[in-house]
Amino acid sequence: MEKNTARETITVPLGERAYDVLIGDGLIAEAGRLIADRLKRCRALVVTDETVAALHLAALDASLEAAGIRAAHHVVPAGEGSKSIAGLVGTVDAILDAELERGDLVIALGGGVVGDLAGFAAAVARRGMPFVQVPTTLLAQVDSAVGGKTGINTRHGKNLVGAFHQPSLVIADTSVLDTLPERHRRAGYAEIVKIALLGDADFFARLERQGAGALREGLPAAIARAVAAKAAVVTEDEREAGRRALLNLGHTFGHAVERSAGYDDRVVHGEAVGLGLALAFRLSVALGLCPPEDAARVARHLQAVGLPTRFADVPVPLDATSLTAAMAQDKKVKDGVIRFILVNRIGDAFVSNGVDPGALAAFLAAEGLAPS
Ligand SMILES: NC(=O)c1ccc[n+]([C@@H]2O[C@H](COP(=O)([O-])OP(=O)(O)OC[C@H]3O[C@@H](n4cnc5c(N)ncnc54)[C@H](O)[C@@H]3O)[C@@H](O)[C@H]2O)c1
Ligand SMILES: O=C(O)C(=O)C[C@@H](O)[C@H](O)[C@H](O)COP(=O)(O)O
Ligand SMILES: [Zn+2]
Repeated sequence: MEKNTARETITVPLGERAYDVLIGDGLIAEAGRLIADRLKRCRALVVTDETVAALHLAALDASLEAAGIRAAHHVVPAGEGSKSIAGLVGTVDAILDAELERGDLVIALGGGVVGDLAGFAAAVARRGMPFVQVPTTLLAQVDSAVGGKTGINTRHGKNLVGAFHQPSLVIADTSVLDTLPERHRRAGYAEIVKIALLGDADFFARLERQGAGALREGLPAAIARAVAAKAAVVTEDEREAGRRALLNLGHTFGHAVERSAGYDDRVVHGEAVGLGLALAFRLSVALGLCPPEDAARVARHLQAVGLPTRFADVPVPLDATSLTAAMAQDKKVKDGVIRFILVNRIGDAFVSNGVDPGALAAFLAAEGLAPS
């Protein structure tokens, strides 16, 4: 990624739960001091995964130690499988084994999986402990580390058990993205495209002009813009009573595809979201809501950066019956009706009250999915 000498601070102004998101190159080396100065804590448990531990844990440890913070570690296997009941029990046990008190810190060093898991463990251990997000994937830096959604998956669906628990501080060191595999860079980029598509047509037009370059040269500016946009939505509607549901654009389809894959790595979250974005736009076209040119622009840009846009692009056998059953577990379902986030145009999304089941079945058939 292009080196970024600038530092950004974006505040999420949630009253007594307000916190800063610090973005910039090299911040992990300063994490200990930042945490000690701002949060005045001296004991912590760092939760991370095996891949991130090998790459970035030593730097965080050194910085915590230099600031006088004593830290134990809990290292989970990399991948979505760790966001499970067993993963939660293991993480809560690690907090208690480390004899952390309620005022001590949980630090999540990793991608969205580690952040969601460690954040949920922090929300429930000793009925709620402070936690710090140190996101190491693009997806976590632009999306999951901000906003306080924490949780795990169950066999019924994605994120079905969880809590809203805001971090006390987010430290996004953009230099750690240098070690991130291309596949996960693309996956994280899908959430940047999402935030642009749901409410900022100019932002999407800018990404579109950059084409595949948006994943590299354009990234530092896009990270800060995406975080600021998400922070604004979360500030307005912390617990998803209304507008925050727009952040679910592409996710009703996306989560159902991840569920159908059994949360294995044939499809990762950001890829499922990329596919879901293309589908949400085409569904909106099929319902007569959105101009077809907008759906075509979205699909073209997603393809340009290597994200899936058709069911056939993901190596998971899918059928309309099980996909619809998985979508019926979505947390936005109300009175038994699946509520999609739909669009009037690029930059103008809304929460639908429901899509007629016949129209949905016809759409899935047109997209190549037959009933089982
Ligand atoms: N809470 C929220 O608001 C929110 C928002 C979006 C997504 N999510 C959740 O986030 C999860 C996906 O997050 P993700 O895409 O970060 O996946 P992830 O946490 O599984 O990380 C992806 C892979 O990258 C590796 N990795 C992480 N940082 C690295 C680095 N710097 N260098 C090299 N490898 C690195 C990890 O070990 C893992 O193998 C999903 O569970 C999704 O549901 C939550
Ligand atoms: O922060 C939010 O709100 C989001 O919806 C962000 C999504 O990108 C993220 O994948 C989130 O975990 C989905 O939440 P869920 O409530 O649909 O499980
Ligand atoms: Zn997401």
